[in-house]
Amino acid sequence: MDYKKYITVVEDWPKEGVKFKDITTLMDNGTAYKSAVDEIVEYSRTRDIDLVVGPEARGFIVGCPVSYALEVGFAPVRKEGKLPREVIKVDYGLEYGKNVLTIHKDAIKPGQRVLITDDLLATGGTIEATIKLVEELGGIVVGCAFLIELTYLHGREKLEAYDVLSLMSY
Ligand SMILES: O=P(O)(O)OC[C@H]1O[C@H](OP(=O)(O)OP(=O)(O)O)[C@H](O)[C@@H]1O
Ligand SMILES: Nc1ncnc2[nH]cnc12
Repeated sequence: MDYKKYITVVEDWPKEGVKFKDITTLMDNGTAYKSAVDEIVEYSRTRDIDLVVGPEARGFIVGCPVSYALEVGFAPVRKEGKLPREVIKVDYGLEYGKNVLTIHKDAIKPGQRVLITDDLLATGGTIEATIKLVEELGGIVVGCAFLIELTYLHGREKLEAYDVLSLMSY
């Protein structure tokens, strides 16, 4: 499917110079959203996944339906101050800012095979931070799946050691 026709590119948002890729117009379309999720599910089926992990907030939009289809759990990675129990944390940089990500200490059992999902790979800061959290808890990252990859920001260079799927490139 040509998913790009469902993405709205918003110029200069949230900051001047950023071409924001708005996925809400893909999610609005049931056929396109399902097809995109199904592609990630198919990719995942061959990888013997125990758990899906996704960063707040748009990583949930991709990861939760994938975990439901695979009948495995979903563990949220959230911005600081949102998870109620003991967490580990990591600082990271974004195309348009800085932040801290956290995960519950007991979210992953050592040796679990983890698929990480997000809507978009830009600089790779978010995915790199998420991988660090998963690996610190003993998880094995067996794949990273995105709807969109911004190749001009070179995030994939941070993922050379990992298997990566993206459905669209800009
Ligand atoms: O590769 P990077 O440069 O890290 O950028 C990609 C990340 O940026 C966006 O999240 P954002 O932090 O804006 O949060 P949101 O999902 O809560 O909107 C996007 O959903 C990815 O998680
Ligand atoms: N250009 C962009 N569009 C949408 N989400 C993003 N996250 C980081 N960069 C982004």
